[in-house]
Amino acid sequence: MRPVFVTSSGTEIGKTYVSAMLTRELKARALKPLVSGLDEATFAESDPAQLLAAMGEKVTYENAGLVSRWRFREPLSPDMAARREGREINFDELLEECLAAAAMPGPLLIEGVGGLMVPLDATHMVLDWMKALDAKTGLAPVLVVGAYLGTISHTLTTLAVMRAENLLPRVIVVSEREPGPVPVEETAETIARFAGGVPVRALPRGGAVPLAALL
Ligand SMILES: Nc1ncnc2c1ncn2[C@@H]1O[C@H](COP(=O)(O)OP(=O)(O)OP(=O)(O)O)[C@@H](O)[C@H]1O
Ligand SMILES: C[C@H](N)[C@H](N)CCCCCC(=O)O
Ligand SMILES: [Mg+2]
Repeated sequence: MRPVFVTSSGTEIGKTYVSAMLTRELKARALKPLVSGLDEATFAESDPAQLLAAMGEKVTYENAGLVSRWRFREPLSPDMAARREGREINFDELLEECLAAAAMPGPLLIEGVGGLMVPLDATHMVLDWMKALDAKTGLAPVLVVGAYLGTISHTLTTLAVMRAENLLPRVIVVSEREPGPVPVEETAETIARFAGGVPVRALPRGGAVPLAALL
């Protein structure tokens, strides 16, 4: 099975929520190689914590490295967060880490960082990371978007870039972070009308939706 790569139209949208749900459904290993905004005090709510829990691993700060090899304190774009610690993300090492994980048996899920075009270093973005992995192992991209006013254009813009870069998502998941005036089902239906055949699924707040058959 191709590694699943979960990306988004932005940050704090629902990638981890969907990644944890999918990790459980696929009984997959989950990686979130790059995480920023991580500190011990709020670790329980962090991405590595949620993915450790989804894998049935002990949720401890010491175990964060099982999921996230590059961990940064500042809640910033990873290139900026790294710079604040006098570090930088080595793109080749990031690829090696993902390819080594993809070579192991069983399904693998990788969560990106922020949205599709978040910078990782001086020249690479999440998009380049996905393209490089897709060229080596093939990817099953999953695009997670929000259910807020503005999400339709954000989604279709992100989809246009993924289509142009031959990274068409297997599914677009419209994740309802909190109840609001924007109807999640109708939003998903509207996005589907303009998605050129890409399946779209509404994910209500606190809900779950099966995705394995679409990957
Ligand atoms: N469908 C949903 N139901 C309930 N809570 C949700 C849903 N989607 C997102 N959330 C919540 O919204 C918040 C942001 O979601 P999440 O952490 O998954 O975003 P993210 O895209 O992974 O962010 P980052 O870019 O920092 O990795 C979290 O508290 C998450 O639990
Ligand atoms: C800290 C946050 N939750 C993410 N981990 C990083 C999001 C980077 C977003 C960069 C940007 O698109 O402006
Ligand atoms: Mg996340």
